[in-house]
Amino acid sequence: MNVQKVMVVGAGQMGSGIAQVCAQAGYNVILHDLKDEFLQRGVNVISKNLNRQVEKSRLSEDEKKEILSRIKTTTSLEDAKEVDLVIEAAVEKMDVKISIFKQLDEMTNEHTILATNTSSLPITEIAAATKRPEKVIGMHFMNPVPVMKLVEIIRGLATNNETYKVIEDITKKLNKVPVEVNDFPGFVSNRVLMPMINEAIYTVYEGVATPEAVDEVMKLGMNHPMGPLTLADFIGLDTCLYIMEILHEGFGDDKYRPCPLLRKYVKAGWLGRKTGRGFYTYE
Ligand SMILES: CC(=O)CC(=O)SCCNC(=O)CCNC(=O)[C@H](O)C(C)(C)COP(=O)(O)OP(=O)(O)OC[C@H]1O[C@@H](n2cnc3c(N)ncnc32)[C@H](O)[C@@H]1OP(=O)(O)O
Ligand SMILES: NC(=O)C1=CN([C@@H]2O[C@H](COP(=O)(O)OP(=O)(O)OC[C@H]3O[C@@H](n4cnc5c(N)ncnc54)[C@H](OP(=O)(O)O)[C@@H]3O)[C@@H](O)[C@H]2O)C=CC1
Repeated sequence: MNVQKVMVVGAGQMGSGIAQVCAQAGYNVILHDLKDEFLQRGVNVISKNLNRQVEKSRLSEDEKKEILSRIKTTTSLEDAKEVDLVIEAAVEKMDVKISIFKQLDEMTNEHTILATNTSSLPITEIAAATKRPEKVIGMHFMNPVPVMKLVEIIRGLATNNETYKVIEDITKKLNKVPVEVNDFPGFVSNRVLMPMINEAIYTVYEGVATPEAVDEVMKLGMNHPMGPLTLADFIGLDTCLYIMEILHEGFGDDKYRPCPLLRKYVKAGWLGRKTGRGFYTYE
């Protein structure tokens, strides 16, 4: 199958990054979100990233304009009828994803592949909400999308080889490296990463150290590019909490219980960088 047009659902930090790399690779992109203001915010982030590349002389002004012209925005999911591939990057909640996939299944052409950028939710369950589970797949990008090389690819129980191959090829065209993993809660990336972040939050909660000290230990001691609490703020504390809840429920093992401090911050609306406050404050 020759994919030419892609819809990205959700214009948050992941959706805008995915739209950017798809447009840079030459695909025509429709970026969807619930409100125009979210779309505008997403396009602004993309413009800023491309401007940085122009400043570094990696892109010309004309190339930047051409990339931006390949991205259209919409608040109507029905525009998915025009595309060959949808990559969903809305919030990490099963009920939201099921509702989006049901609608997409009704609206899109028979050949259209429906991919999800979920961090941890079962692909098989999302696929079962559609009448085309063989064309549903996990395509898990890492944050920040324009920089990170990995895409975890996850087949649901019914995903067919053709769908896998198309997604693997597109990942390479986006200049990223595909790694196939099986459909278990958190896949590989978040099954390993998120308990470390949760444990770092416990060390703050239990008064073992300040967030700054925890981050310094992991940066200088383990050569991590960001400390775990800076990374949690970067990912979004709501997303971190949803992922821990999915691991906890999915494995039924208390070693995945989310730290009460993480719950408290999310309840307070301290979601990290995107709301200006998390373990740290941001302008
Ligand atoms: C939750 C999930 O489901 C899965 C996940 O995504 S988990 C999160 C995975 N991501 C990580 O672990 C990121 C860890 N952090 C890092 O790798 C680095 O800190 C970083 C790449 C984000 C920044 O790197 P740095 O060296 O500290 O900063 P800096 O020198 O400013 O940036 C390096 C490059 O990244 C680019 N960059 C940094 N942040 C960016 C962003 N938010 N968007 C786009 N580009 C960005 C910069 O422009 C720069 O590009 P060039 O080298 O081409 O000039
Ligand atoms: N943050 C990260 O580091 C990573 C996240 N992911 C996954 O990517 C997905 C998105 O995460 P992220 O970009 O960080 O989240 P954000 O909160 O930044 O963005 C989510 C966007 O989706 C919108 N949205 C919510 N519901 C719908 C809907 N029904 N239809 C269309 N758009 C909707 C949100 O609007 P509103 O603001 O109104 O809710 C928001 O603009 C999640 O599944 C997450 O687990 C994957 C890899 C890394």
